Amino acid sequence: MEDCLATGVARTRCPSMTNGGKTTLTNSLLKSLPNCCVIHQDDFFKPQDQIAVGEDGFKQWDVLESLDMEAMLSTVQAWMSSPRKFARAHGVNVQLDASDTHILILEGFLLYSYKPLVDLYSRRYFLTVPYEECKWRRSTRRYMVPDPPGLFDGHVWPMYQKYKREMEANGVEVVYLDGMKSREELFHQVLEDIQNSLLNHS
Ligand SMILES: Nc1ncnc2c1ncn2[C@@H]1O[C@H](COP(=O)(O)OP(=O)(O)O)[C@@H](O)[C@H]1O
Ligand SMILES: O=C(O)c1ccc[n+]([C@@H]2O[C@H](COP(=O)([O-])O)[C@@H](O)[C@H]2O)c1
Repeated sequence: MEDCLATGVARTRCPSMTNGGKTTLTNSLLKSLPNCCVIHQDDFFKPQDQIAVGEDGFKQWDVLESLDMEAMLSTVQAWMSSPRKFARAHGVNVQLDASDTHILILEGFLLYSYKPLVDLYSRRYFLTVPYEECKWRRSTRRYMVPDPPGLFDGHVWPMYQKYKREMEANGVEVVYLDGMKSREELFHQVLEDIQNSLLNHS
């Protein structure tokens, strides 16, 4: 990662628990950072018929095996091999000024449990909100596959806790962000942090 930053290329991640506010934050950052691309982990869910059903009767969406992480890694590698080409192919307006900074944001709810990606990043963020807030926000969402009754308490929340415990046990260092802060406050906090990180490595 350090070598990439030294050439003005940065990667960062905006993960969190479900409904922590990562998509909202990512969308704001995308508008403000130069040559910035995003890869959403949600785009790598396997088809429904490949999702295992647990002993609890729920489809196990919130486990790493429900995601095609190899495909996600290949997409990240495509960006790494040519950020400029990747940006153009994804409709990002590449600025042809003196700065050769390119930024990739990975956005997802289970990013720190997949080893091949863990060490690739210059900044790792983790948005958290309390249980009640998370459950309430989730109840207002419509996913491609709607949540069956009881999924949040029976599967989503326990898996979130399990993966977070594992991440901490594995010593993955993250910057925790309080998802209860306003959208604006979070945006400014992270924007400043990324800009400082770019300056420190330029
Ligand atoms: N800082 C915030 N404060 C209050 N509500 C928020 C905040 N950020 C996002 N939300 C709301 O929470 C819900 C989930 O946000 P979203 O960004 O989609 O979360 P995620 O991508 O982490 O699942 C949306 O209704 C969104 O408008
Ligand atoms: O996007 C999908 O196809 C999809 C299908 C089934 C479930 N999901 C849910 O998407 C959640 C992660 O997305 P997010 O935006 O809430 O972080 C995760 O908790 C899953 O339960 C998502």
